[in-house]
Amino acid sequence: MADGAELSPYAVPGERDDESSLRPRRLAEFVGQPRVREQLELVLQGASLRGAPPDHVLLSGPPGLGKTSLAMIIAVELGSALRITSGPALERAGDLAAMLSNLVEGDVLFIDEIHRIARPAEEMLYLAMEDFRVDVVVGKGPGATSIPLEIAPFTLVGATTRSGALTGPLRDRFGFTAHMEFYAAEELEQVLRRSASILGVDLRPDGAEEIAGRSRGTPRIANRLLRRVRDFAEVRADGSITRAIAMSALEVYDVDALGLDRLDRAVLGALVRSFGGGPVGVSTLAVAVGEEPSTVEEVCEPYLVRAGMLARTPRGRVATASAWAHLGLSAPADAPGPIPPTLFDSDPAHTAE
Ligand SMILES: Nc1ncnc2c1ncn2[C@@H]1O[C@H](COP(=O)(O)OP(=O)(O)OP(=O)(O)O)[C@@H](O)[C@H]1O
Ligand SMILES: [Mg+2]
Repeated sequence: MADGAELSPYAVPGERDDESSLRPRRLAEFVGQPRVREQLELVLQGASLRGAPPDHVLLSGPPGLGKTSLAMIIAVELGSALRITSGPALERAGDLAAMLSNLVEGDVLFIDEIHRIARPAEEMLYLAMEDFRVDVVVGKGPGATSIPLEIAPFTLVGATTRSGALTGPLRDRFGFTAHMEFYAAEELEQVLRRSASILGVDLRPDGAEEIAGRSRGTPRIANRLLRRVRDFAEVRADGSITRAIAMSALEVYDVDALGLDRLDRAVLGALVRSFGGGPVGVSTLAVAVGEEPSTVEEVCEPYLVRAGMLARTPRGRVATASAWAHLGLSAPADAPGPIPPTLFDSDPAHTAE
């Protein structure tokens, strides 16, 4: 794995296979997100009482929190077939028309990264979602005719990390939107215990606690760190994961006690040492750590903001008092306290420079 990829919330190449064995299969196995689980249970049970497909569902939230897992669970709970595609794969409306016309009544159509769907496909989706109909255009130019085609009643499940990038008309056609939240440490411990038992790893309670605390509220990261710590435990020790083993293993991977990696610490370090805590523009900050501004903005900052160590202000980035403290330095009197992150602060597109 590339240096520094341990804490990325995005799936790294080759990780999808590891993930599929650890995916929860039923709603009851899905850890955390109690609100989403309860809401979804009602939607699914209501539909089964009426004997009709449930409303279209939008799953919204940062990467690695379980959107794809939930989409699969919805199909399993409904006893329906799951058809999978993604926004970027639906470049031509014809691709979507083919998918839609092959649906069987009650199928679940999962469109991942639905915010990246091309405009013509999106417009086709409006009609399909509302009236279970597509208009297929035959021919070109003045002779082109549009043939309305009935499609089987289905349930669309869309997933997005950027619900703000969805157009209003598309968003409005979902009957239910699930907002996924970052996981509490105890929930991540539960995820880890479950994964350890599937992998046949001896994970001790204090080991689970240590890994959970460094996982940035994200099950994908928790599972990834568990795999790294397991390697260490098996190669350098007897295979059991205790707190001490977890700490030594994660030191090798430069993952610190709060789940910051080397680049995160470099960004905070530059902000504090070279720019007196800010404010400083993100491009200047990126040059100081030798990274692309987009890397700093999309990879480091979401978590630093959420952890209350960095604030994005109209005048630039500012280190909070906890950032100074985390680096073992005393903060100047005017360093801001933690600024409550908003739900969508993990999405760089929603924050001003
Ligand atoms: N609630 C949960 N309980 C147990 N494991 C979970 C849970 N949520 C996620 N996971 C684990 O985290 C991994 C990543 O989850 P998933 O692929 O569903 O995330 P995602 O939100 O679809 O991410 P992306 O936005 O990158 O597509 C899964 O393989 C699964 O093992
Ligand atoms: Mg996914």
